[in-house]
Amino acid sequence: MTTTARPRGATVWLTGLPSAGKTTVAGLLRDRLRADGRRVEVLDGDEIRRFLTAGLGFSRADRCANVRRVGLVAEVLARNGVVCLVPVIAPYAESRDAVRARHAASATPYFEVYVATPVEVCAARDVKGLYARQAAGMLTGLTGVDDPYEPPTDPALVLRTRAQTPWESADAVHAMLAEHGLTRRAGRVASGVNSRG
Ligand SMILES: Nc1ncnc2c1ncn2[C@@H]1O[C@H](COP(=O)(O)OS(=O)(=O)O)[C@@H](OP(=O)(O)O)[C@H]1O
Ligand SMILES: Nc1ncnc2c1ncn2[C@@H]1O[C@H](COP(=O)(O)OP(=O)(O)O)[C@@H](O)[C@H]1O
Repeated sequence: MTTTARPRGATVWLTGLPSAGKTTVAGLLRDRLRADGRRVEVLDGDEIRRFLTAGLGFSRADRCANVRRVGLVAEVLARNGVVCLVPVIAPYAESRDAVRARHAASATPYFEVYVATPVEVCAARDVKGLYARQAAGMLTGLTGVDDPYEPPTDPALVLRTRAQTPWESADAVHAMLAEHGLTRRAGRVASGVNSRG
């Protein structure tokens, strides 16, 4: 009887400001990893907050609780062979470190990817209109504007999205995973190849 070893899973945590590009990169990477034959889940911040962490707001304590709960789910999935992509702001080093430690305790690969988009670029993108609402006095406690964001000091990868296309950013994360033997080296996101010629 032969047994097939299950490929190792991993968590890729995409941290950065609102509109930095976390969700966009996670979506492109999901498609690409699935094309490689990997099992992939995206733990989307908005959906998570509607269900798993419903009732939590944006105080420091609530954000830390949110991140720790998402981190628990990610670690369980990754430990069981899934590549888990997490586009969640996670503004505090303390809670990011707790998630890293949880993964280390089970020897589960964990990659912190800093989506390092300057706040002025994020505000110009303003995908959900949050920066405009904050400027109009309709919202307070917006990460990076009037609420803290502690940038990672030792991320596995930094994405400078101001100078990259979304596909280039996703390529960079894919290459990092390939270097660690977590997916294939060859292959590109079909839509990215087409749109870039
Ligand atoms: N005050 C404030 N600050 C930051 N973000 C806000 C806020 N209010 C609502 N939103 C929306 O909620 C999304 C962030 O949720 P997260 O779970 O990723 O945040 S956290 O890690 O718990 O800080 C975030 O999603 P992204 O824009 O995709 O980052 C926002 O759309
Ligand atoms: N290199 C890049 N990577 C990711 N997004 C980018 C990049 N360049 C431009 N963008 C744009 O920035 C916006 C990011 O939005 P989104 O992914 O929803 O951000 P977040 O999830 O961080 O709030 C999208 O409109 C996307 O097309």
